[in-house]
Amino acid sequence: MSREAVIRIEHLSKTFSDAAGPVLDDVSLTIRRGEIHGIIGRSGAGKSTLVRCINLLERPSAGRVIVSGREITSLRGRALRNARRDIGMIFQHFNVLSSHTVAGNVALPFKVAGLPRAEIARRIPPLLELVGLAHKADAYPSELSGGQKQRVGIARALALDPSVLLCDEATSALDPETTDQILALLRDINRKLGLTIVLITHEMHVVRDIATRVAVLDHGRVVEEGATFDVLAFPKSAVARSFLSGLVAHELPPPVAAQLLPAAVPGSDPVLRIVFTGTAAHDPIVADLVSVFGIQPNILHGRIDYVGDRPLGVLTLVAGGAGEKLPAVLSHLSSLGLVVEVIGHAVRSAVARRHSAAR
Ligand SMILES: Nc1ncnc2c1ncn2[C@@H]1O[C@H](COP(=O)(O)OP(=O)(O)OP(=O)(O)O)[C@@H](O)[C@H]1O
Repeated sequence: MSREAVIRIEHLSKTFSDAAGPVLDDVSLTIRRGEIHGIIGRSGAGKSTLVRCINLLERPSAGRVIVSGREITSLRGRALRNARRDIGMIFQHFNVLSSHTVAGNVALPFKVAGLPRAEIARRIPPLLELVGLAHKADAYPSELSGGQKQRVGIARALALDPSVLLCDEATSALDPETTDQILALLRDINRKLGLTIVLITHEMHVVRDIATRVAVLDHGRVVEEGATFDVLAFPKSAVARSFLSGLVAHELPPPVAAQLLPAAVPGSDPVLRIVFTGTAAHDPIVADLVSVFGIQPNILHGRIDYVGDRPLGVLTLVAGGAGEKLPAVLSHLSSLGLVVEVIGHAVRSAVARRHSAAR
């Protein structure tokens, strides 16, 4: 049974008065309870605008946003402010107040909500504990590292116990090690509190490392959406494939791609792209090609990575000497659970030809 929707975005569009066309164009997306949902896209794709439309920091031009069953696009004034308490948000540049201590920053949402002073004092320590800042309660932001400032941002965003945490490029200003620590914290909070997290980023590895689902935004439209592993392993759109190329070897480097022929010619061999998932990533498939089929594989490009704890690899190779054995080779690879495709043909090198002739 699928989980309950926490956020439903329905036919959302946004046009700024000074922009040529829509920045968001008929976006529909459902985010379910407990998910970490990534939204990726190039700079200018509309990611920030989309996430700001979820809590109405930006008012959409058309469409509806429903959060925890409440249509927030129909709310204004106090009703909207109350609804926003259910949606925490953290930002790329942390937005912490330099004039307030760590505890003072975390106290702000409680003060706005009108909680008594004693109650605020009681609520702050567990939040600082949660984000690993118990020892910094009295420090000022100028005494904190970027990662620590973001921890303050997270504690403040979680103060009023929201159902959803929106993260707008939350790790983009951090170095790789601190990014990993903040991602680990977000994953931990997601698991401990069951908090639904929406994270927008242009950093693909962020999505690979913690998102359970991902949507790809391009020119204000969702061009692809699905489980992170499936989108990374089998991207359907050209934009997703090219956007993912730094992470998964779907696309050949241009000099290699330039050598591919669209059809077989005398002396050419088929070029196979093989996608490994799950246990097949551990099978000795290249050795099989040699020993079972007498193929001379020439690896053109490849990479094996992990999405969460599942291996994902893409390998492109020339199946040297495949000839009439090609259908048997393809069916053998498919039987191992690999997804294999002939993506072109390559002319054998003189050395390979000599080697093949000698067999
Ligand atoms: N307040 C605004 N007024 C006018 N145009 C805006 C406004 N905010 C965003 N835009 C435009 O909307 C488009 C999408 O911007 P947005 O910040 O949502 O994209 P993004 O995918 O988050 O990009 P980045 O990763 O660079 O932040 C851009 O062309 C931007 O110039």
